[in-house]
Amino acid sequence: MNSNTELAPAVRSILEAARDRSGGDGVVDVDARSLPDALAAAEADGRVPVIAEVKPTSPTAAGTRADDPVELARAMVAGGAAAISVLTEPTHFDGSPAALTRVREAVDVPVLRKDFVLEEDGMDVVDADLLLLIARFVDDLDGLVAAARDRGFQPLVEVHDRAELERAIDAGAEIVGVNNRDLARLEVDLETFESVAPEVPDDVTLIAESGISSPADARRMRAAGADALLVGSAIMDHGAGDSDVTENTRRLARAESTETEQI
Ligand SMILES: O=C(O)c1ccccc1NCC(=O)[C@H](O)[C@H](O)COP(=O)(O)O
Repeated sequence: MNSNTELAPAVRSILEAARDRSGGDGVVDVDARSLPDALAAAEADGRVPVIAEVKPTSPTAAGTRADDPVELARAMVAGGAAAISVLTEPTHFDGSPAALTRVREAVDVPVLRKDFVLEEDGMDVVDADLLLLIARFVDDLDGLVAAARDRGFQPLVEVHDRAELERAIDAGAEIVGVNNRDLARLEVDLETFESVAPEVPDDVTLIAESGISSPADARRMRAAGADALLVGSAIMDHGAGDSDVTENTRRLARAESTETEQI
């Protein structure tokens, strides 16, 4: 793992909290819903494959949305989300494993557990279809990818640059997310995805993460090779409080539709 001193204070605090949290009691065994199948179904239906994120708040959010996670997830699926991501990190994102369990029972699309899993026992907290592993934060990426698969999870390996992508591919990652958010300064730059995507092998499912806020951004990421878009803030619209999550999802899922206003 890279030195913590290169990270934003909020991210250092997130990692300290993650180290303090205990793992699960047993070893989970998941019968996962396929993400590639869900993305293909969205494509076949003319939708941009969007993984919509239930993200109550974050260190960079404009506010907090305390809506019921199940209602949010249902609203996202109604707006055309191909899959759902649920933040389970409690201290900086107001998430919980219990919220993920409720969401997964309520929707029939794949559900990603979005958290800061640093060790194998951190996987055994809750069932999910996909599990996020952030390349920057783990030393034994190969071991964690294998451990996630052993439990039935589809590991989504997050990278931020070409060196991390190489580690992800060497570890056998089949689903890779390129995070446009720089965890050193918490700034978002969509060029990050554009610079890493050409190096990603064709047989890898490639996800553009963070900072996608408009249909134009969605088209830009798709033109650069994204098979799917992971979107939290633009859908949750934290500052607005009661903004329409279904409509926010729909405008991104319809970004490539000919009927969509080209904004
Ligand atoms: O979102 C944050 O403020 C954040 C801060 C520190 C570490 C991670 C953070 N976000 C995690 C994510 O990866 C995003 O929730 C996800 O990619 C969606 O991003 P966005 O659409 O920009 O909300």
